[in-house]
Amino acid sequence: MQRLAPALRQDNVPLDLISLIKTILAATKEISFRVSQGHLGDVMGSTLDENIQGEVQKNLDVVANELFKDILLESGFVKAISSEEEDHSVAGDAEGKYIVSFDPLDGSSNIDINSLIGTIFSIHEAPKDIAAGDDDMFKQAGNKQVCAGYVLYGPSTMLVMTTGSGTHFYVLDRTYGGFLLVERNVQVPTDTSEFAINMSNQRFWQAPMQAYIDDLLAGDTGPRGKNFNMRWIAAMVGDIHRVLCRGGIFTYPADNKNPEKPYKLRLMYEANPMAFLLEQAGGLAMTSEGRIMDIEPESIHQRVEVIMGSKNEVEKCLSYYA
Ligand SMILES: O=P(O)(O)OC[C@H]1O[C@](O)(COP(=O)(O)O)[C@@H](O)[C@@H]1O
Ligand SMILES: [Mg+2]
Ligand SMILES: [Mg+2]
Repeated sequence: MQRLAPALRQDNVPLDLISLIKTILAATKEISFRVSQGHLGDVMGSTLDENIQGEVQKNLDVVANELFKDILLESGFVKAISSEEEDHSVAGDAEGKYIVSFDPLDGSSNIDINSLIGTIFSIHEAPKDIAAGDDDMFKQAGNKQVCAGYVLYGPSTMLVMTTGSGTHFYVLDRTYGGFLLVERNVQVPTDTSEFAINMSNQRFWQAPMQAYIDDLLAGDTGPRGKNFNMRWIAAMVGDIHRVLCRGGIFTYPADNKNPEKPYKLRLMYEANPMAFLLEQAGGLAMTSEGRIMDIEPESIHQRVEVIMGSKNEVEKCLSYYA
């Protein structure tokens, strides 16, 4: 099995980007170790603090964020970082060629139940004309990402990553200490009979999503003429990983549960990197109004509607909004 760096060189990834990716992965190996230690790793439970999103921070959210922040800012490759757990972007090396947005720990509610969690990251080139530490540096559309990926801390620790030449799967080999390529050019099946949505929000969705899900639930007695299965891991990394492995539609639609917060997922470090991975694997990643990666961001913690996964099913869902 091929090691990570030669696999990236084969895709003509620049050497300094390979070095940055290896830096990111060094932090994820440490997180993976701590996660595997569970209660022994001093990462269970909650802090007394809230992040800028008004969510209570778990101990592991904070530990993972500090690990990432320190290793990236000290690397010399990074002009600034932006994290779910930081109010604003944080300046790194003025000469750094890249900027990194990340969700240090996705699926926080799964930490204390020993269930699926992960880290999501997105890399852009650093604009030369904006000073490090200015959030404006991050206001770049997802279609300008040079790399996106996630590390899933599951029964095995997996890296799923794209640099624009397909989406590839890697597994952390603990005996060698690095990631090995296990599947090149993953393809999301075009059709599916599986959907992922938080059904408890059903009464808060807009009419088109209500109608679409009603038709899925009607199964072979309804207009779709076939039965659908539902899965919800409550961690986007886990749900998107399943979609990449065997297809499906994953959606976090607009809802009016809290009129000030119509969307749940964050554009810069959740929706955009997953969109890049899915599109590189032949899937679609949309809002009800257009392509996620074409959105020009207005702020670093911006939230967005998400409808992504198997191409034909995403298109079917969008037809209800037409
Ligand atoms: O099940 P819920 O509470 O609707 O939300 C689940 C969603 O929230 C998230 O966990 C948000 O991520 P964080 O854990 O990084 O805050 C997504 O990964 C997931 O899809
Ligand atoms: Mg998240
Ligand atoms: Mg998080």
